[in-house]
Amino acid sequence: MEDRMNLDSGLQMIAANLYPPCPQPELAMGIPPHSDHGLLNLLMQNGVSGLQVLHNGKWINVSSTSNCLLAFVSDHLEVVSNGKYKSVVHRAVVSNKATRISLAIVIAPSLDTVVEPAKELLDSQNNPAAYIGMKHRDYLQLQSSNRLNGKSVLDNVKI
Ligand SMILES: O=C(O)CCC(=O)C(=O)O
Ligand SMILES: [Fe+2]
Repeated sequence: MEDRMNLDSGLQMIAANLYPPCPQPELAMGIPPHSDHGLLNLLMQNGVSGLQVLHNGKWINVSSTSNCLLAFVSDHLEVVSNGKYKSVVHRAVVSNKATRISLAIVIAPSLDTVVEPAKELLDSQNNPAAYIGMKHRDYLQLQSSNRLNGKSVLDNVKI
């Protein structure tokens, strides 16, 4: 993994999310459903719940313990593992009681790394590549473009 993804020159990005109390939480969404780019997402929360993960078609509440790091499999780990590990679809709902804060640390390959299924995991007969390769930079550009027509970037790189 370290060699394949050039992790010596990898990238870490931090997103800080602030969700103030919302008077009508049933009408709002903190962050809509998505999965993250990168290999892993390490998430810290301030003890106020709101994170939900999609599991077997149902949204499951994740407890929010402070001083705890939550590790999510993200899109690039799904691609490199050729689908063996699945990227976690998640969202954040809001509450009318407390302010919620989360810090998401994305562990990713450099922007010039082509993210593709590891050749060691493929064989053309039984385990062909299930994803096309894409530079991390292009993946990010596609994610922020309006060319997705409601699909995720991950859906776009699936063969
Ligand atoms: O606030 C959360 O728990 C989720 C944040 C998140 O999904 C993100 O920053 O990508
Ligand atoms: Fe996320």
